[in-house]
Amino acid sequence: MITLQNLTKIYGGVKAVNDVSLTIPDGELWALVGTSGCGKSTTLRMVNRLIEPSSGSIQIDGVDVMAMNPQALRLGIGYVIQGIGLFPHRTIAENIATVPRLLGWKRGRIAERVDELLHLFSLAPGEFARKYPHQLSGGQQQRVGVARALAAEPPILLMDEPFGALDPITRARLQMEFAQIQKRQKITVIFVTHDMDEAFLLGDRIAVMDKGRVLQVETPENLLRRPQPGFVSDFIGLDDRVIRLLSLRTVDEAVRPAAPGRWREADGAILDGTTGKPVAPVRPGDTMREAASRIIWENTDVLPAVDAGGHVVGEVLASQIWAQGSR
Ligand SMILES: Nc1ncnc2c1ncn2[C@@H]1O[C@H](COP(=O)(O)OP(=O)(O)OP(=O)(O)O)[C@@H](O)[C@H]1O
Repeated sequence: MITLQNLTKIYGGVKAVNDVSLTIPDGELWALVGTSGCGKSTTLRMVNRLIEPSSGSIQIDGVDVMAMNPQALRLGIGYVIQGIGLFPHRTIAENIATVPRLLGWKRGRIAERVDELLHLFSLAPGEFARKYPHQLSGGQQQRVGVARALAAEPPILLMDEPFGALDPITRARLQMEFAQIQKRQKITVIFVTHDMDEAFLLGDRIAVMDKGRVLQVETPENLLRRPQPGFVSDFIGLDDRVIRLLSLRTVDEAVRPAAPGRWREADGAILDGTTGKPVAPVRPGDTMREAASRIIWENTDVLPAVDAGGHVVGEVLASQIWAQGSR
């Protein structure tokens, strides 16, 4: 658990971070969002003492970070920044091995861990382990940056716009890969981003900051349904709120039985049993947003639902989806 208490940082008389108090439970990912200069990075960097607070305190599992040796503290906390500073003269494998080496892990264990991480981030060890950072694309380097931060299995990760510089497709893939790892390994994460979609996708909670202060901390759903009037509402952008609400849920909970013969399977395709026309079904794990998009495109009010093997298991009504997006 990370506890920030009345945390304040003053630069030249200006409060870059102003009386911030947050308690982040183990295994959760909290997104810090807000406009440029609102104090997100400064807050993050006080946690691993890259910046010293002017007042207030930070505790990790009840221990004040000011009482810890800064080097030891940082070895226990992964840190990922945009345009990650990989060591240019070290190979990818050596980069990933940095913290385990400093912690004195045995050679074999390090090699195993590097291999495991390269696989995890879809970087074939045979191809990438011996390369140098400049031989990788930006997206690949960013993956190595995340892998390096995860190498010694830190219980805490600080991430500052880690996927900011990537194209949308690479970013979406990395976000999904990272989300799975974070949940599986129950890593506690503070994640700075100015991308609201990213915050809604990854955050267990979202803290909205403005001018050094945290204005509201909420789950994505509650933030969308009950944003504070003023800055928070403006920043979230209420025009997109229905779409975002639909993105938060999958269709699985909305699947209901279909009447016999309503849908037919033929050569891997799903046909409307009445018209005989092929229709695109919803699949397990599809978001309600994806289903809504297909419903609108097909100009229909019901879609068949299939299981992972592509067999019809029921159907999803448009009205059930609309209900998720309404107040
Ligand atoms: N070393 C410093 N000296 C003086 N002022 C600073 C320093 N570092 C940050 N600031 C100021 O503190 C405020 C908060 O900066 P911070 O980098 O935390 O914002 P941010 O929300 O992370 O912004 P961005 O999204 O642009 O990175 C800004 O007004 C910034 O100019």
